[in-house]
Amino acid sequence: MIEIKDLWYTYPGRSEPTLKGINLRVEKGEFVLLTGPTGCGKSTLLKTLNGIIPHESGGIFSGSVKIKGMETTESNQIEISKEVGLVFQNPDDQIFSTTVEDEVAFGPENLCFERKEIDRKVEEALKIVGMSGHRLASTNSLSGGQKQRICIASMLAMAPEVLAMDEPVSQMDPRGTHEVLNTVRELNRKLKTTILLVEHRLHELAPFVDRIVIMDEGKIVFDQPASKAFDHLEVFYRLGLRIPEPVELCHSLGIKASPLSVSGALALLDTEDFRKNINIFQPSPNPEKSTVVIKNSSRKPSTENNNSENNNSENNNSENNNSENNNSENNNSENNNSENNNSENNNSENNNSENNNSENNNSENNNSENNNSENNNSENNGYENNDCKNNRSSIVSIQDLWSGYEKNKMVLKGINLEINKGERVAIMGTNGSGKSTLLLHLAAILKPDKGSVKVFEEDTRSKNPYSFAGKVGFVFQNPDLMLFCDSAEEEARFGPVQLKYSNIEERVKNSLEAMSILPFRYDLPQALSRGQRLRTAVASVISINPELILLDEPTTGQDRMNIEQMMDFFKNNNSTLIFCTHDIEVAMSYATRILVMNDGKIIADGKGKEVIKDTESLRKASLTQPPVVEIANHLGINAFSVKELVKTLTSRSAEGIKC
Ligand SMILES: Nc1ncnc2c1ncn2[C@@H]1O[C@H](COP(=O)(O)OP(=O)(O)OP(=O)(O)O)[C@@H](O)[C@H]1O
Ligand SMILES: Nc1ncnc2c1ncn2[C@@H]1O[C@H](COP(=O)(O)OP(=O)(O)OP(=O)(O)O)[C@@H](O)[C@H]1O
Repeated sequence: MIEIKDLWYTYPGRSEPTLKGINLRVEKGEFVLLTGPTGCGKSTLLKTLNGIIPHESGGIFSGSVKIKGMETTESNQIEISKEVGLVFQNPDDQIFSTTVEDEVAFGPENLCFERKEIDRKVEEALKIVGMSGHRLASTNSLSGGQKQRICIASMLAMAPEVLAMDEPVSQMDPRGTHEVLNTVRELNRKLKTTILLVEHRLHELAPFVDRIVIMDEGKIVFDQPASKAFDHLEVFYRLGLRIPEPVELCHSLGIKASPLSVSGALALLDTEDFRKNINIFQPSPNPEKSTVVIKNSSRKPSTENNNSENNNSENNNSENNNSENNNSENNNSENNNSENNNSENNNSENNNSENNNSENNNSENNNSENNNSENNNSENNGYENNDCKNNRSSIVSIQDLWSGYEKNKMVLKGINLEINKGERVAIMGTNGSGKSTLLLHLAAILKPDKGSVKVFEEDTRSKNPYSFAGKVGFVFQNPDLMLFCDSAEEEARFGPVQLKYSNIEERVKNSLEAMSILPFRYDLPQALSRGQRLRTAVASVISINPELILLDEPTTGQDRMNIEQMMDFFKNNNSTLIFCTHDIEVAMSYATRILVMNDGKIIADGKGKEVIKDTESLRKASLTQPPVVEIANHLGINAFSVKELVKTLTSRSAEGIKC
């Protein structure tokens, strides 16, 4: 279906080629996942499939791209697009109709189907992506994830033979992602649709695909069936790519297999061979009834063991504080002790570099007070303990907030929320549940219909977004809405210049460096990959060093290395962070608190380790537990990361053997 031979491509204005001798063959009916570090050329390769490159892009193109034998350079785009449906990386680049119905009907109309048939196709496609109820909605009124669903529906309605999808589910909630991928997989099987899908969330997508292809620096460097791909973990580690937790767990335990699912991992853990070696537990389908059997040990299972596990994990923390701070696995909220230490260190460093800035000095003084109070209460880490909470300065205070975009159609329905200085709060929940809307209120971009929002003790109703310039930084879900300068470095310079800060060049350099954008500092932002553009937008905010940072899905479209680098930066930074995410693993690793939203309400609020156990709220909010937590539950073990689970299992094993 797809045959690419020795493909080289250089964008206009670039001296270096982006694609460097690509050879790839995809058979009819194959479902291929294409992944690789941000900026390696994945989107560029997809754009050659439907002829956007070189027909619209210009640039220097050589080699051959054939779809069903049709050479794309020799065919016109209308012909090619009958065969290849492309789901764009940025839904705003794809959607152009004013209503959902028109958008999805556009393809079938152009293929000249009968009216009745078009209606049926639109209905069917909207049903698949869970958007039937939005058929008559305006496309402008959709949330980010809802827009992605519409983009997928538009392509499904045309039923092309080749489907090229560029991060089609990056902004979708986990359950939506699962449901849509299941259906896409069914169609792929039933209709023999050939699918080439680009995604960084390969840990979630791997179970759906036949084959995994990895690119690096414009070349294909890896190509394996999905069932075997993770036998070569070194490649994934080297390129900073994510790995399914069941695979990581089994490899860490020395099991030579790469299960892609929880059930696959449990089956392996339940084998005679493995139990003979570790011999510590009996997996049970019901976590409540799980028993832990320690060889030759008189220690009793059930609750006692759970306690001992808690003890273990606390011990782990103290170990982690010393040696493993750089490892994201250990970044659970119990590590906050070490985090606080880190951030204090940073504060003192910052004090040195930013003495000239009176605003920052104020906030830093507050921090040091704050840190003192945190130190006095090292166990509670702040937000959970009411005494401590009262001692800390409140940054956000929301009382009974009701808000909507249209009259009589409330999106936020009675939000009450207090956020204190220094917290890192993740907001999670179903697409369209109101997460972005809530963030827009915190930046005073939206105003309450009822109730009140106070930021830094100021009622947002009497403020405009500029009132908080320098104190509140906001990165939109779509970074393209905030990039308007001629280079990445100009983007990072803009804020500090406007705010007349000192040490501007140092701020620019540090922020670009922190987001790995320094090598592209002179590039036009529009000539960067999406991951690079998003990090440029983040750099343009952190160069201001605001006290409150609001990030709307900052890790979408980033590889593992960049996610860790970005989130480690915020972890070690003294600002208060509120970020929306659909990535439960990121939230668990980096947030001190998780809010779960559904239908405009906060339905759960607590430490990651508490929220993750509230399966009813997770279900309502279309969230799922991370695979490692599911596996631990089945084993009756209290663990929240691969490292914690491995440590518990192996320390028990050692104990069992010793006994
Ligand atoms: N329009 C353009 N003009 C010039 N260079 C570009 C353009 N678009 C992309 N590039 C460059 O080509 C390289 C590959 O970009 P591409 O978008 O294909 O990467 P990607 O692998 O899809 O990244 P991501 O995972 O971040 O989406 C990047 O270094 C980028 O700077
Ligand atoms: N400009 C707008 N006009 C009208 N309705 C809107 C507008 N923006 C958002 N909405 C509606 O408000 C609801 C909440 O949208 P919001 O973007 O806050 O959701 P979200 O939880 O951030 O979703 P996602 O996870 O998809 O980003 C959605 O039903 C959406 O359709």
